[in-house]
Amino acid sequence: MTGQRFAELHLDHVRRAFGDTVALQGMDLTIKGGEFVALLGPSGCGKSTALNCLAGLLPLTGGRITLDGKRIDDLPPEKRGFGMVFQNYALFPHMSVRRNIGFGLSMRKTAKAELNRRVDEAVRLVQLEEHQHKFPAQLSGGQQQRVAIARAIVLEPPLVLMDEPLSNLDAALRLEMRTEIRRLHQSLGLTTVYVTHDQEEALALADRLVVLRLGEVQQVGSPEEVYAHPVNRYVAGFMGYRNMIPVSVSAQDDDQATVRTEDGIELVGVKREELSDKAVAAVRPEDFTVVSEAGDNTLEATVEIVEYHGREQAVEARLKNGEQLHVRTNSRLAPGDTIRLKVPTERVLVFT
Ligand SMILES: Nc1ncnc2c1ncn2[C@@H]1O[C@H](COP(=O)(O)OP(=O)(O)OP(=O)(O)O)[C@@H](O)[C@H]1O
Repeated sequence: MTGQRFAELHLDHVRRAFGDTVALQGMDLTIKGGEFVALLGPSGCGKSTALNCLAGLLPLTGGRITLDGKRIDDLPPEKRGFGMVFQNYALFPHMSVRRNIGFGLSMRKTAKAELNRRVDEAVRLVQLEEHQHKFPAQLSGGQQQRVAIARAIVLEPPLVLMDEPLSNLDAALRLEMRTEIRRLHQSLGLTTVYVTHDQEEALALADRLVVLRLGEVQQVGSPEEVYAHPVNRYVAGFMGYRNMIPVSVSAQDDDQATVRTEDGIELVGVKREELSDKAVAAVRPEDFTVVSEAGDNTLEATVEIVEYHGREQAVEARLKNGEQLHVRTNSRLAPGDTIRLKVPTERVLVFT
């Protein structure tokens, strides 16, 4: 089973407004055949709008979408023939798993033998052999979502669109299905656009991430690029830089910035943007080390809350000026402790 491969799907300044609300502000993106692309961002950033524009469920209010050079944004959804998987599985309750999966093929008047062969294969791919004669109500959420995925891939669509497909599942199932989706993508190579607000899910699944904010693309890149080199404080915040410490800038060259916290501590960090006097130093909670001595790039804080998380503790601490810090550490700490937190220069990103 493979999708009909295309070379390039191109979104050219795709815009969608609802009255005065601009949900998508001119999105440019090229998706290559076989790629797994995740659209990532918080609620309201425009990711479902982008997906629905691709599917043909929402007309554009500007721009164009082309598939190998042919314009498709004026085609209705059925003419585009993309597979869709939503968070509510939208299965037919009165049909068995097999009939649900084969429904699209029977609508296309696929010959019986061919239909059965393809349904068998899809059932096997999503590992539902034992459940294929049951009805949706007799299945768990994860199994229902497998049916929804099988129903989309059985049509061998050129593009599979997934809108938060795992968000109704519990944490353990979500992880299991995530691996399942990755496995399916690796074995079938179906071009996939996957919408999620969960950065971990996006990092784990996608070949490329598109980070959106208020309908605008902030960064496009591989998981490694976006995780290690976020382009601005917004993307950094989304990629786990929970600490955004307000600082003033004392010096900067091409690569580094020397900054001072409101407590008067000097930090040297990686300069990610041209800076004026005021900036933020972004640090991940796990990049602090608790040390005993004052020294370079070392903040002083008071521990407020300690949560035990197995191998390490999640600590909330406060700088002298009242700024809250999030720290992850395997040092044993207790509320009220005064601690010194060292962070290496390459782990401090300085943004405007
Ligand atoms: N049918 C609509 N009518 C009016 N405004 C809409 C409509 N659909 C979306 N919007 C607005 O467009 C913006 C983007 O919405 P969209 O659903 O694409 O965001 P999202 O990132 O997918 O969020 P969520 O994860 O909550 O679904 C929001 O401000 C939303 O309120």
